[in-house]
Amino acid sequence: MAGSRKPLIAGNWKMNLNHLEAIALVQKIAFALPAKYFEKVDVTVIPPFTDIRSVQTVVDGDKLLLTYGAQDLSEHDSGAYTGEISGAFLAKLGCTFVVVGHSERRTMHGETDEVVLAKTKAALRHGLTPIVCIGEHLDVREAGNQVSHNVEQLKASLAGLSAEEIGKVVVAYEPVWAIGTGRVASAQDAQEVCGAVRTALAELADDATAATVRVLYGGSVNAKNVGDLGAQPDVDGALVGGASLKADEFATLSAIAAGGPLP
Ligand SMILES: O=C(CO)COP(=O)(O)O
Repeated sequence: MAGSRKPLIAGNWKMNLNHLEAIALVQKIAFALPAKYFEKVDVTVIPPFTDIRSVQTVVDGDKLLLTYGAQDLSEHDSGAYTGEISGAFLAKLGCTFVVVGHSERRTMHGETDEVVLAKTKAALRHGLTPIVCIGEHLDVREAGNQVSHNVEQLKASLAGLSAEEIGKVVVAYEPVWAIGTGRVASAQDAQEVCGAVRTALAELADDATAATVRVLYGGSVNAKNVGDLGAQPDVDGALVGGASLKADEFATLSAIAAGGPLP
């Protein structure tokens, strides 16, 4: 991770934990991570929509330093879109982040780069920080095309945004073959794509903007591998799935991202 960018550890809970379980997990993570860690790392939890109000109540009531966000949002702001959630609602609930274009939504819900771009714009309209996800499937990696694939996905997902808007985005590189498989990318593999992402951000915006954008790695991140991954010059933290559901492990990997000591 390079100097000026504060690492970000984001726990994507996916469709796990009800609102009561969410309160318990947030309290445990906060207890394990005293304030000193938050000077060196931003920690956020990304629970299901139905948990967010409860998480807000705990974070506000206990004045916790961790933030929270949502796993998706609508590209629209309001109206006849049954089942959709507006960025306006998420902003009102105090969300900081919203994940956009996760591979599970791209694959299972058919989200194209155009949809991801529209959702990214919706997030920015409401003052939310989009965590824009990209990543290749195994066949692309086996063909050796991971860099061009991810750069194209990034450019299409951020097309037409101003440099100022790009400066407000977080990018998450999540190789699909590493998600939930226990098969983590090597630190060199993560750096290869995250470095190419930063070069592409400089082309879309400018060098100064690209130098400030946080680029995360995601896919089977845990307390054992987060140190190596985060030591890469263009990896600024992690989007964590399974390991974010265990308070001790999530707190430990957040503390490692902060440069220690272990909690
Ligand atoms: O998809 C992920 C986070 O968004 C990664 O999930 P795992 O950490 O469970 O592999």
